[in-house]
Amino acid sequence: MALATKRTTRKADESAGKKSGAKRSETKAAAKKSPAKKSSSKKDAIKLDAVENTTVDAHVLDRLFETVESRRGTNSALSHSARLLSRGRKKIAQKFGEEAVECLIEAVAGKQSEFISESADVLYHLIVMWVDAGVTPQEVWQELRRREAMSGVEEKASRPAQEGA
Ligand SMILES: N=c1c2ncn([C@@H]3O[C@H](COP(=O)(O)OP(=O)(O)OP(=O)(O)O)[C@@H](O)[C@H]3O)c2ncn1[C@@H]1O[C@H](COP(=O)(O)O)[C@@H](O)[C@H]1O
Repeated sequence: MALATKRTTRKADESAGKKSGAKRSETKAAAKKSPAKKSSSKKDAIKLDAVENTTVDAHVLDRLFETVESRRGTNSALSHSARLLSRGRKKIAQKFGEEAVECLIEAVAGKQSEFISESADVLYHLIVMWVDAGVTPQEVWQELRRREAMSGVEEKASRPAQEGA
């Protein structure tokens, strides 16, 4: 699966700003005030351009999993993942549910950019649930791989008949 992630949407940009992107914005703002930081700001801009113009693939999910896992037990004030993980499974599941609902609302509304942004939120919160439950991306990829051998229609037909169905 290849995802062309040119994050051009307003919501996606805001969302990025809330996370690690916030640091990038701060760096840029500081660089504007201080000529000494101009070159690092330029480097940041080049890095950002490189990200925006690169086609990324699903390995981004493996990397996100590793990042979230590495946050477990760290300072909640510095990491949203650490904070969420420290709040326990019910809270993590609740947040996932909220994000899933927001995502389906945007899907039904047909707002493409919001749907993309909410989809990213859903994937992030799903990954937090995996980390909490000790499930690895590899296990989920393997399950998807196993299913490649059979169409959904075929799989449903192969299920034992249910009472009253
Ligand atoms: N992809 C995400 C991501 N998506 C959404 N969020 C955060 O999820 C939060 C959702 O906001 P909400 O108000 O719904 O949640 P909340 O603050 O828990 O609210 P309450 O439950 O307290 O009401 C926001 O703070 C978002 O920034 C994310 N936080 C982090 N990541 C990724 O995780 C990496 C590690 O992040 P940290 O753990 O923060 O270092 C980052 O580099 C990103 O790649």
